[in-house]
Amino acid sequence: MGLLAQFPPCLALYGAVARLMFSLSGFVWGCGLVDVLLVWLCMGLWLGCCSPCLAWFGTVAGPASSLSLYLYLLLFQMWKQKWQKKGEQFGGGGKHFNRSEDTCFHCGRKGHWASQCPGKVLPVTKPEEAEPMEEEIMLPSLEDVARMTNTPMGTITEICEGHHNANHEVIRPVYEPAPLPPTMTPLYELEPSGTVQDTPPEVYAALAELGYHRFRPGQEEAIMRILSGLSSLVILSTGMGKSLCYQLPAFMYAKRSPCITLVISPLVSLMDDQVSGLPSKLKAVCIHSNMTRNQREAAMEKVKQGKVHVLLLSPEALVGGGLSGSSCLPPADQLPPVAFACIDEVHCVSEWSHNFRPCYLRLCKVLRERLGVRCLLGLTATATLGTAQDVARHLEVSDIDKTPLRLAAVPPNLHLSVSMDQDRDQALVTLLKGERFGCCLDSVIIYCTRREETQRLAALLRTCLQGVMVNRPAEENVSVESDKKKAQARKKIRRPLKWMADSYHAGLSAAERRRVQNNFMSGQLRIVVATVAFGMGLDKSDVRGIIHYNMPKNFESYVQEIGRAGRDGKDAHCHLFLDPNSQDLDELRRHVYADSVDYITVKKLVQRVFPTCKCRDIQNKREALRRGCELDDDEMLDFLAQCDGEEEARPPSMDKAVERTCHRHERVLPIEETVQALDVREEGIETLLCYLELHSSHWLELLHPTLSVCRVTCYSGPRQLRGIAHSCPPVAVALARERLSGVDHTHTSSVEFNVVEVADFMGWEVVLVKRGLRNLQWNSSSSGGFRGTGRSGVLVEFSALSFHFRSYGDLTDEELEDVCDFLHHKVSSREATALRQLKSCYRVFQSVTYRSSAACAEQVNLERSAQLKAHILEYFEGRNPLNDEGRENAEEELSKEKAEDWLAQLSCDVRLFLSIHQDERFSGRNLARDFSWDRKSMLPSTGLWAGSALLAEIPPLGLYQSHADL
Ligand SMILES: Nc1ncnc2c1ncn2[C@@H]1O[C@H](COP(=O)(O)OP(=O)(O)OP(=O)(O)O)[C@@H](O)[C@H]1O
Repeated sequence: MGLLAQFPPCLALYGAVARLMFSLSGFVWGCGLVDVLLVWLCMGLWLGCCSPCLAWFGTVAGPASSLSLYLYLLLFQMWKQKWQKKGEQFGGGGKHFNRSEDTCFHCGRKGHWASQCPGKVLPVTKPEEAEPMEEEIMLPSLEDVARMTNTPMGTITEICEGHHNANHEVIRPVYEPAPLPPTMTPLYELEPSGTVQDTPPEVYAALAELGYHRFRPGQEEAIMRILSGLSSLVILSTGMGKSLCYQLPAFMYAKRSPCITLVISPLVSLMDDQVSGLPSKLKAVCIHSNMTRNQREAAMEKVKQGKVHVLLLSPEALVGGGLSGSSCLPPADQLPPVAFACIDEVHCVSEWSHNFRPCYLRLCKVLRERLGVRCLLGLTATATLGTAQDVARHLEVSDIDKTPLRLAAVPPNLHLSVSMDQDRDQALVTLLKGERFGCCLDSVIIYCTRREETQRLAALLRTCLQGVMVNRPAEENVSVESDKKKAQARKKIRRPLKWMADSYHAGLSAAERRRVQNNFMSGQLRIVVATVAFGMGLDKSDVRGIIHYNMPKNFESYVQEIGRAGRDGKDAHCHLFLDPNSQDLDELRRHVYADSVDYITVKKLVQRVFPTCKCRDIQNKREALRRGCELDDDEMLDFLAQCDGEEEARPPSMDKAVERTCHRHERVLPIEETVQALDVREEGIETLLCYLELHSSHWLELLHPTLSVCRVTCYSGPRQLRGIAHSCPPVAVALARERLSGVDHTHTSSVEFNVVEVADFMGWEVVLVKRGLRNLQWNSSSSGGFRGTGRSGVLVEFSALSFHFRSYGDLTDEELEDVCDFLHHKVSSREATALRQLKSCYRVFQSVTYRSSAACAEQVNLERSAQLKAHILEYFEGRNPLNDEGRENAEEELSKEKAEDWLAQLSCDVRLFLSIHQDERFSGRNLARDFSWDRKSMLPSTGLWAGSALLAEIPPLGLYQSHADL
């Protein structure tokens, strides 16, 4: 010690180095903190003996050093755990670490971490591994289930299999419709003769309040009918002012007493613009699927408080359908009285309509039955006389002759032309550079059938029209009286290239579509090359040209599309390119076939919609039991046989008012699964279901689409599941049904079931059952949840969006056949109508076509334009435009003969096609479709090019289901 005291500086240095070495060794090898502290203590004491300065160093720097050592060690511990966890995840390591004391944040149990918590999906535990239970909770017995579901029965076996109890009484769910709001009385009474009164002065005053001086043709009659409570159909050309027909009555009704007017419009993307475009005196809100839940609720709150006059809705938002799910409206009794409902684009209501949206079919029914609306107003610009009559039937307009119908569908300021160019691209560019379209190049819409075509053409026009000077008025209000003045007033403007032409179709993102639309509306974009997705409801008054690059599928579409030009009443030009090789016609025809459904698919759907129930058996048994008191055993057997015999001898037709024993069951069809299984689009299936509902026998009642599969998962394991089964009857019934079908849930912690089926078995409302199930997540008292969190430790998830309906389960085979025939007849007649419209359209255009567009690029031939308009009018009036039925029939016969000639050849080619694609499965319909699409590459036989155009028309092909059928 004395020797060391003679060299204090060296010792201090030695002390510091030694501490550092110890710290490092502690960090690296994890040696005990105590060792390090001990050494430091000894050194500090010893240095303290040497000098006071070193004593200070020992007392201050020493603790600081040991604190940092602590931190090192903590970091090291975390690092060690991280690597241990990684090691486990990758299949190694971890075995040296003891997990038994770790506690899970998720379920609170020991032995694992939250990320590995088995509580999320607990595996089925083997009986011997089942956790020990202090107090065993058993699954509810069948009797318990019967008691819980309030069913007076000795056994629940039958209720789980059918719809009846042990007393053989059919359990019939009682569906109470929501009470309807009071019906609004009309503003004006009808004359004793049943006609409307003369227009009173306050109507003109209201017109002035909305900013108009006088009525346009058709408006006054329509408005007075609505104010007198008469349903009406208004057919006026585009831009003629149909909207005023609902705006003014809505305003006047709301002035009299608090009420709302419902306006159903198909154009979800334009609804906000429509609301902002209404006269300022009219307070309106819209509700559609593009709004957030909060926005919808805020809008609905305004409606409930009576702060708005007009509520704009999409048909899906009202009826509930497709992926939009359920209706956005609250029950009728929570709404203010509905003055009347206006349906825009009402031609969609007709099943013969060109623009088919299944929700439209059910609109009138829902408005009447769910909202108690008595007065309906339908608005459209395009409807043939046949469609108008069909729509009038839906709207219950008895005096269609007194409603404002203006079938002169094409406005006089539109100049029409058609050409049949071999090189359409070149012709299009020439046309746009020509005098006729060149001077109106500011706002042109070009319609194509295919999305890819829109992009290709937009790119082509950007290239070919590069540098083309566009005449554009410098000021909006420039006087254009004389050519000279016009020339002076116009200014040559070279716009940036990107604004020349752009494409628009439904495949673009919503933001892209909005951008194109806004650029076009603001006049910055000159040409939009679009599919039919563009333009509906577009209120741009100065569109000067419409070009159809492909033929539209019928006159209704054509008139709608050209109606977007010249809304300001000034001259506008429309040109259509007709394909000389009629490939457009083939393509459109294929679309018609693709939308159609073959008989076998209809049958498959019918089987899914009307699965057999046991109501009839039970009815028979009950009858047998009733009479059984008086019969001995043999007589009883005879009686049952007789019942069966009677069953078989039942009258086949649905029309002969069959006494039903089944009171309809609530059922679901999962949308995605059904679409896949039947290979029919969602709209197609929904349309067929609508047909069944609208049939006079009311085979079906459509309800809001719903999520039909419920999964209940208990984080605390099987015991918790058994616990909630005791307090939640739907879970008890689901477990009981599974048990009866042989699935044991004693040791599982989750169960998945069809919630609609369970609700139907119990005779409970689906909404109530779902609400009860959802509450399980929060009901911690009954299911022993996590303390303090408010959660019960039960996860309830709903999935599988499904069509939801009530249908019979006791249809006989003959009745099912009738249903199939009815549906197939509907589908086939729609197909035939679409094909007829297509052909008629093609022939009319053909009759007025030029050989080349060069003939009409500079000036339009007014005579031909008038001729085409006259044919269109004939078509809308329900007459044959070219009066060539004889020729049409002869052509049809010829094509049938040709088809028969080709049948053998086609059959051969189909075999070849199927042998190439052996690993794929085709239905008759998609085979016909794919066959036509891929005909060039797939079919080697020469001459099939022409033949394959007929392919889809050959009836037997629609019935081929497999290779064997061929
Ligand atoms: N009586 C009137 N007097 C003056 N302008 C009117 C009158 N009625 C309507 N308008 C105007 O006519 C224009 C077109 O009206 P509206 O949008 O109602 O036409 P529409 O027939 O519904 O067209 P579309 O079928 O294309 O939707 C609007 O700018 C509107 O303000």
